[in-house]
Order: sequence, then structure tokens, then C-alpha cells
Amino acid sequence: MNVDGALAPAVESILRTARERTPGEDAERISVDARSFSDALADAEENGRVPLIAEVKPTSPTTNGERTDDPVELAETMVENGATALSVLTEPEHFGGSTENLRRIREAVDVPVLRKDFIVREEQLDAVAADLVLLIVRFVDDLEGLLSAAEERGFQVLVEVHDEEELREALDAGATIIGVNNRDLARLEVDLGTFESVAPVVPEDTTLVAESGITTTADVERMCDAGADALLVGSAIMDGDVGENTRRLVNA
Ligand SMILES: O=P(O)(O)OC[C@@H](O)[C@@H](O)c1c[nH]c2ccccc12
Repeated sequence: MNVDGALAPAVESILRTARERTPGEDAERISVDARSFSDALADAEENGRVPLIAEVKPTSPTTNGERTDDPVELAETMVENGATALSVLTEPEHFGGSTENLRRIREAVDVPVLRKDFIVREEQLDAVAADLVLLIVRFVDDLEGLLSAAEERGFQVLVEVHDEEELREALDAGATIIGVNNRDLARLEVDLGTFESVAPVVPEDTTLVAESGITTTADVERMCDAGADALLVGSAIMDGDVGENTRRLVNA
């Protein structure tokens, strides 16, 4: 874990909460029958669609206002318009998410669903079923341990990195699906060059996801040209007409 560099106050606050054991935390160990992410990607390729992970994110530390329409309807619209997979925020305080949203959405669609949250302890994994969970290298102390704990429960794991050093950590821990976050967690600023600088050193057999800051069809092309196997898009889809936004990116 890298401790250098300050984190944005919102991120600090989320982490503080994530590290505490909350009363009533589900003690029963979950076992999930995950929908295959790699099959979903192969399907997108076969159908000539951009492999898009569309994110249900009602708000965020960098968003003005909160989207209050039914997250299940938004999710269904994303899938109807060609999203390959979904990402659902479950962090309530700063992203307006909930595990209940995830549960309902996963029931309503048949594509793989990623649980987007700040998981730092094994117990958090048992909160709700998902097909994939996110682990952020910078925040996890024992990455190898948490990665296997997630895989033992049946989850596929998206391991998020921001630079080459974190990429090394992810690979050493056994990650096979890696996301490069274009947003830095200190200033919350986006630079698509982040993906472009890390992607060339990622081994060929890794599934590589470009995350954050992808807005235009030109951005999609740029990330695909740089080697992205999938693209994770939140704000640009959540802002305005979700169906139209998804369609535009899927057909880029
Ligand atoms: O809204 P954007 O810029 O399209 O970004 C989506 C996604 O990458 C972003 O929500 C994200 C990436 N990593 C995270 C970790 C926690 C919470 C959120 C995120």
C-alpha cells in the first residue's frame, strides 16, 4: 500500500468508515455464482460493440447534484442500449449508492455486475452478491489475502491501479483483471494519459479496463487504441439521457 501523497477529503472520509467494523455487519459467508466477465467481453466483440461497463452512480465528490430516478430503471436502460456489464456504486455517503440498489439491479439484468465500493476488509465482501468486486491497490493492506478471499467466495476481481508501481503490486498479488483509473485520488483530476502510460507494461493475458474520464467517442477510441479490453464510464452516461449516452459510446 502506498501512503505517500494526500487523499481528497471525501476519499479519506470514505476510507475511515470502510476500515471500521459496522454493527450488524453480515457474518454469514457469501457464495456467488458469478456471470463470466470474459464471456461478456467476447460477446461484445462478436457483436461489434464497444465493451462498455456502464456505471450507476447517483452522485460523486466531483458531481453537482444527485440523480434520484430509479437506479434499476437506469440500469435496465444501460443494458437495453448495449452495455456489456454494469458497475453499481454501493457507497452511500459520497456516491449515493447502496447494497440494496446492487441487489435489485443484479436481479433485473443478466449482464455481469461490478460492486463499486471501497473494500478493505474481508467482512465487507459478505454484504451483497455481485459478479465482480473492486479492490483498489492503494487502499488495501493485504492485497493477495483479500483477492483470494474474494475469489474463494466466487467473485471475479477488478484490481484498480493508478501507476506502474501499483500495477506491479497488483500482478504480484495475482490479479488477472486490472483497471487503470485515470482519476487521481488526491486531487480527483482526470488525465487519460494515465491509462496510456500504464497500459504498455501490462501483460498480454491480463484483462485491461480503462476507468474514469471517458466522455466522448474520441476518448473511447483513444483508450481502445491504447489497449483497453473494456471501458468503465460513469458520469458521461449518468449526465442526461442514459439510453442515448450509452448507445453513443457503445457504437463508437
Ligand atoms: O464518472 P467517470 O469519470 O466515468 O468514472 C467512472 C469510474 O471510473 C469512477 O466512478 C471510479 C473509478 N474508481 C473508483 C473507485 C471508487 C469510486 C468510484 C470510482
